[in-house]
Amino acid sequence: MTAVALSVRDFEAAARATLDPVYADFIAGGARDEITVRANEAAFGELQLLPRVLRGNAVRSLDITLFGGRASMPVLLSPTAFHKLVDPEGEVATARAAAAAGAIMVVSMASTVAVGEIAEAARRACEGADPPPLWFQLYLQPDREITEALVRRATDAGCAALVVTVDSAVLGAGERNRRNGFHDLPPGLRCENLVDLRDGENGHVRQILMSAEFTWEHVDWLRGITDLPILLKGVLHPDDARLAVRHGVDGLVLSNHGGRQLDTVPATLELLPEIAAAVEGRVPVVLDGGVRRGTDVVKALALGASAVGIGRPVMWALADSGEKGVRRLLELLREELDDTLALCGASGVADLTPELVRFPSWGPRSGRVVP
Ligand SMILES: Cc1cc2nc3c(=O)[nH]c(=O)nc-3n(C[C@H](O)[C@H](O)[C@H](O)COP(=O)(O)O)c2cc1C
Ligand SMILES: CCCCCCC(=O)C(=O)O
Repeated sequence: MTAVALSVRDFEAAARATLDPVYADFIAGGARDEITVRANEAAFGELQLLPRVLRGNAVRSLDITLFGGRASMPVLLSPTAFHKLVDPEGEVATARAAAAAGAIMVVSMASTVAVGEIAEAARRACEGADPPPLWFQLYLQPDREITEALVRRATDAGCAALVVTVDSAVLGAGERNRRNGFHDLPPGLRCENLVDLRDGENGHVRQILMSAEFTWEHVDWLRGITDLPILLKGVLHPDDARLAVRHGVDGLVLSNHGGRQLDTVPATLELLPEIAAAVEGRVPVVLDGGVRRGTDVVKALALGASAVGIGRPVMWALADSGEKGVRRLLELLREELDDTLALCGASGVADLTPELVRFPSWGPRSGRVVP
């Protein structure tokens, strides 16, 4: 366990020191040459902040409201599979930490604790107060009855939104996993949301089918079977963002799966101005990929995101010191974020506008859109 974590990176270093290298590779890794993994973080480093001063912003709030649900900070826990790989309590520990911090957690369909149990743990952690919203991530399944059953499980658990991952027509080519022979959960761990969906099915990872057969018609179908807000995760092209709005989705998660699906796609931060312009404020856009600092959060919100998500940082913190680690991680990000707001002359997320950022090397010829 790390002595005192002062940054997200401290958690990564500490987790790597103790974690089975096969699992560390699973977390850190991306698809193919991992070009997009690196691009996500690098883009935040390239963008500059240009702060305002003398704004009388001694009182600041980090609160956000999404789909009527309040959260105490604009940082969500993006869906990540298999938390019990790195901590015996798995997603229960993560959910308690998220609830204590007032942060939205997106439960992965491939969680190693059932979504109902995760929701219960979050409620208990809040001791009678309202927990922050819990969302559920879904991979559409070729068998619609299985998809429906998963939606029912999430709804019964009290999830407030569905995040449908649409960037996974096939499973991303993680060469680290291939080299390490990591293809399945170890004995004793299961994808608990998949247990007993059909006679004799017991939550094997292979039950989750990635398929290239899905079309916008499946989104329409899903829209018809649930009243929950639907967000699409993994839309990168502005034309698809416009289509998503036309098909009645309630939000987008601008994500390249942390560089784990199609390699060489642009950094999500780089795409944000185009996606924000495409949806014209009609639905919220949550960005994930490479967010490691409070300054990163401010940059994304300044360019039009309503919130950001973090993936790997949560896994590192959980691996390092379980619930306590994830609590500390969220505290750190909250402190960094508040500090950045103070230094930028902002009192809340509404003050984060494009005038706060500059693109030094992203000239017109680079193809990057400057708002
Ligand atoms: C270990 C791990 C597991 C993941 N599992 C899922 C998943 O089950 N479903 C999903 O939609 N995305 C999954 N993702 C992608 C994340 O939701 C998120 O898009 C990505 O991690 C964000 O990038 P970051 O790790 O740089 O913060 C996973 C990512 C990691 C690192
Ligand atoms: C069939 C594998 C399902 C788990 C997928 C987890 C995931 O999305 C990742 O990026 O890892």
